[in-house]
Amino acid sequence: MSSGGEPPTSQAFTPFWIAGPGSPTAPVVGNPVANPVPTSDLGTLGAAGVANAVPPTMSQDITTMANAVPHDDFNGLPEPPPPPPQTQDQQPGPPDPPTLVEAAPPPPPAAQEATSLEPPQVSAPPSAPTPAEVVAVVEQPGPAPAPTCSSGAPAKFFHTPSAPEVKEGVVEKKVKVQRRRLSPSHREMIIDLVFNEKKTSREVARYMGLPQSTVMSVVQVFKKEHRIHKKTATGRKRRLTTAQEFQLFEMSQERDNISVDEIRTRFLQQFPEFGHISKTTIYRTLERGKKGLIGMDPPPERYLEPIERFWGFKKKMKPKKVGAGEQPGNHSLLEPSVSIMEETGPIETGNSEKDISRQRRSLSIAEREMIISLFFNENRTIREVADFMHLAKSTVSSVVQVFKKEHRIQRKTSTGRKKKLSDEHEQMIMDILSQKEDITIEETRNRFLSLNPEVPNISKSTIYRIMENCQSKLRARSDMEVFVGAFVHSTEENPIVILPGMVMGVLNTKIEFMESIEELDHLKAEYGFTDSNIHYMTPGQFMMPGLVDTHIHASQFPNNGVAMDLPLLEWLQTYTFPTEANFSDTLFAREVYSKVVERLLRNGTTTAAYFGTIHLEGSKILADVVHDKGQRALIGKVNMMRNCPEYYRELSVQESIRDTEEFIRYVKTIQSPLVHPVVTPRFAPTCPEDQLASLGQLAAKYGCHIQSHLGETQPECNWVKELFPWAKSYTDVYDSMRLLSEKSVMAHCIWLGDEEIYTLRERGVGVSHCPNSNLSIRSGLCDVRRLISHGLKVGLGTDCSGGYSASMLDAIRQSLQVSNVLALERDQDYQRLTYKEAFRLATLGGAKGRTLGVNQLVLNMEDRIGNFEIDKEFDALLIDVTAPGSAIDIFSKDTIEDKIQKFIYTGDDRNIARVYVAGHRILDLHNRNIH
Ligand SMILES: O=c1[nH]c(=O)c2nc[nH]c2[nH]1
Repeated sequence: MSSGGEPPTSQAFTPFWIAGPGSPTAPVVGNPVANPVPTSDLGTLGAAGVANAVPPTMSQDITTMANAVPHDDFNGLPEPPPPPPQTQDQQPGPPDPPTLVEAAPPPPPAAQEATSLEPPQVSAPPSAPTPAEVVAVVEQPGPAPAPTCSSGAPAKFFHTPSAPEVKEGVVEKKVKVQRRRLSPSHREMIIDLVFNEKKTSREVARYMGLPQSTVMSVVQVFKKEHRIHKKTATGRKRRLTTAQEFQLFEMSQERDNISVDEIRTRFLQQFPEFGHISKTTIYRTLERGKKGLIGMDPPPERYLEPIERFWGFKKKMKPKKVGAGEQPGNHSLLEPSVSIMEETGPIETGNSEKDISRQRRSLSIAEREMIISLFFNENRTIREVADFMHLAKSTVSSVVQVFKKEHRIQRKTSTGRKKKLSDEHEQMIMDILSQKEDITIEETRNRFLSLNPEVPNISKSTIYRIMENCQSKLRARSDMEVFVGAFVHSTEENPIVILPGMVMGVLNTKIEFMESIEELDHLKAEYGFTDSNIHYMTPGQFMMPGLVDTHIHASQFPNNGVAMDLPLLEWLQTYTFPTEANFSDTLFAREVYSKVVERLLRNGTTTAAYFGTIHLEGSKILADVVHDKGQRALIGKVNMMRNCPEYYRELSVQESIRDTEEFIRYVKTIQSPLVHPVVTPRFAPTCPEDQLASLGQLAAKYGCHIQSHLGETQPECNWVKELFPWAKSYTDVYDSMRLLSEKSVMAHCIWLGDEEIYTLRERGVGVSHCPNSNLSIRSGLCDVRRLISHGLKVGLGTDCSGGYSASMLDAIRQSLQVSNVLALERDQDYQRLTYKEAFRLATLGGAKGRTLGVNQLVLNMEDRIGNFEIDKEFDALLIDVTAPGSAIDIFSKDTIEDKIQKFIYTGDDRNIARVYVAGHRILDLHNRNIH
C-alpha cells in the first residue's frame, strides 16, 4: 500500500467509464493503488452505471448535496401508509420468496450472469417476475454445531437439534410421567453419565434404552433442583433469606411512593442482625418480587460453569458398569405416589394420602422451591414453613420428603450423613478448586487423594458440595472488580448521564452494582471485597461504555488513509476490490486482521460489525482473530457474484451459500458469547435476486444478523432501479428478499425516500451512519436527525476505508460536523446533533421511535451492552484525560463535563487507559498490551 505521497489522481489510470472492454488482469498481491486493476470488468457496471456513474466533481459540493437531500419530513404530515405486504402476487413483483427446501427453476441468464461487458440485463420484465433460482438451504447431515444459549453455555444441554425442545403440554406430561417412573438408580445413573461422564443426552438415552426426552427431563429437573439449594447460584453472595425477601417486597408494596432508603431503614430495624444491606440488593429483590421470582433462585449459569466446562472435553463413550442383576434399559420402575407416601414423615391425621399428594402436586414450582429453601437452607421446621406459607404441615412434609429422596440420588452426603471430611480437608479441596480455572471434579479428587493418602476415597458429590459452598466466596473475593469515581453513559431518556462519586462492582462479565460512594462500606460487607479489589479513579479519569462500530470493512484496512479520489462505484472497482482480492492469501489475512482488531481495541471499540471478504478461510481467520483478542463482534463473509471483477467474485449461488453456511457453522463452533456470524450480501448491485433470496433464507435458518449497504450514492440508487425494475425502491429489493429484520444493519442510508424509511422502521432495521466515508468519497450528507426522528435505530460506523479513520471518536466528530453543515443549509428550526447525542449514537445507539418502545442498539444487543445498567455486560473504557503525552489540555476550572467533552472532541487512544469487554480487561495502557 502506498503509504506516502499523494493518492493517485484519476489521471493515473483509466476510469472504467472511459475504458473499453478488455481482459482483466489478475491482481498482484501488494499495492492495488499502485497497480490499479485494469478496468475491463468495470464495464459490467453497464449502461446505468456509466450513465450515472460520472463522479461528482469537487464542484458538486456539500451545499448542493445538502440541498439534494429530501426535505420531506414526517413531522406534521400524516403517518405514511404502511408498506404493502410482501406479496408474491404483486405485479410487477420480486421473485417468489423461496422456501428452505425448494428446488427452484434455474435463474434467467440475466440474473445468473450479469457479468459480461454488456449493459446489465434487467432481471425480469415487470409483467413476468422471474422465479429466482434458490439454492436450497438444506439441513446438513452430520453433527450440527452446538448452539449456545445467551450465557454462552452450550444450549445442547437444553435441547439438541435432533430432539426438539420439550414443550409444555401433552409431550411434557408424558415425559414427566416417564421421569417419575424411573427408579432412583436410573436417575442417578443419568445424572452421573451426563454430569460426570460428560455424555450427551442422546448417548445416555441410547445406552440406557430410554427416550431422549426422558433423559433430558431428568437432567433439567436436576438442574432446577440444583438451583434450589444453591443460594450462591449467580456467584453473588446472597444473604437474604426467602422470608426476608418477601418482607422487603411487601414493604415496597405498602405505599406507592416509598423510598428505597425507607425500606432499608425499616428492614434493618426488623432485622438488626443483618447489619448492612445495599440499595442494589433491595432493588434487585423488588425486581424479583415484581416478576414473582421470590422463592426461586436466580438462574444457575454461574454455578453451573464448572460443570459446563466439562462439555469442552467430550470423551469417548465407555459403557458404565451396572450393578448385579441390573440391565441397562431394564430397570425396575417406581410408582411415584407409593414411594412418596412410604417416605413421608409425620403426616397429619385426617389427610388421606391422596389429598396430600394432590395438594403437593397442585403447588407451583415456586412454592415447592420456597418450601425447600426455607426448610433446608434456613433450617425452619415443617411447622414453621407450613405456618409461614399457609399450607398443611403434611403438604410441606411431603414436599420435603420427595426432595430428600431425589436429593439423595444426587448428593449422598447432603442430608444428615456423618461428615467424613475434616475442616482442613475441606479447606484443602477449596484451595485445589481455586487454583485452576478449569479444573474438573475428577482432577480435584485425584489431587486431593494424592496429597492425603490416609483418606481412602472421596465422592464426587462431596466435592460438588464443597465447591458450591465456597464458590460465591471465591468469586466475590477474587473476581470482583470495583471501580470508584466518575461514570458517564447514556440512557433512553438522556443522551449523557454523568455520575460522579459512584462505586461500581463487576462480577465475572457483568455489572453487579452501581451505587453512590457512601454505600462503599455496605457493599464491602455485603460482597466481601476488599480494597485490593478497588480501582480508585483519579480526578482526570472517568469510565464510559465501550464504543460500538456498526460498520467496518476489516479487509480494507490496508487502504486506510489512501485512495479517496474516486466516488463509490469507481472507488470500489479501482481500489477496493483489488485489495480485498488479496485475502485469498491467508497469511496476509491474518496480518491485516490482527492489525485492524488491535487498532480498534486501542481506540476503544469494544464491539464491531465487520465485513471480511468473499474468502471462506480468510473470513474464518477474522473470526479467530477477533475471538483471540477478546473483542465483541459480528463477522461477515462477503457475498458478491456480479458486477465485480472475475478474479474477485463468487462463482455461483450454490458456492456462495455453501461457503456462507460453512462460515456460519464455523463461527458458531467457536462457541463464544461474543463473536457471531452476520450474513453479508455486499450490496444489491453485486448480488442477483436468487443469491439475495438464498442469503435471506440462510439468515433466517440460523437466526443470524444481516448487514449490507443501502442508498449510499445517487448513481448506485439509479443503478439498482435498473437492475431490479420490479422493485418499488432500493429498500424494497432487500425487503422482498427477506433481508430486513431487527437483526439487520444497513450502512449509509443517505438517499432514501420516506416510504423506505418507513419500511426500515417497520422491520426494526438498524442504520449505520458513516459520516467520514460519506464525506471522504463524497457520497452525500446523511440527515441523521431525519432518521432518528422517524424512529430508526441509528448507530455510527467508521466504514474504513471509505472513511479514513478507524476511530469511533472520529466518527462522533464527523457526525457532528455533517449535522452542522446540514443545519447551515436548513431553516433555523433544524435540530443539529449535539455532542451528547453523538456520544449516545456511538455507544448505546439512538432511536426515538415509540414503535420500538425502547432505545435499541443498532446491532440488536441493547439487552447486553450499550450503557451501565445493572446486569449488563461490562464493556467499558477507562478514560484518562490527563494521560502523559495526550492531546488534551485540562485546566483547574474544568468540570467533569468539560473533561468528557474535551475527550470527545480532542481525545484519542492515548487517553484510553483500559479497555474491558465482558468484564475482561483486554487492554491496559500501562503496558500497551492487548491481553
Ligand atoms: O462504503 C462502501 N464500501 C464498500 O466496500 C462498499 N461495497 C458496496 N458499497 C460499499 N460502500
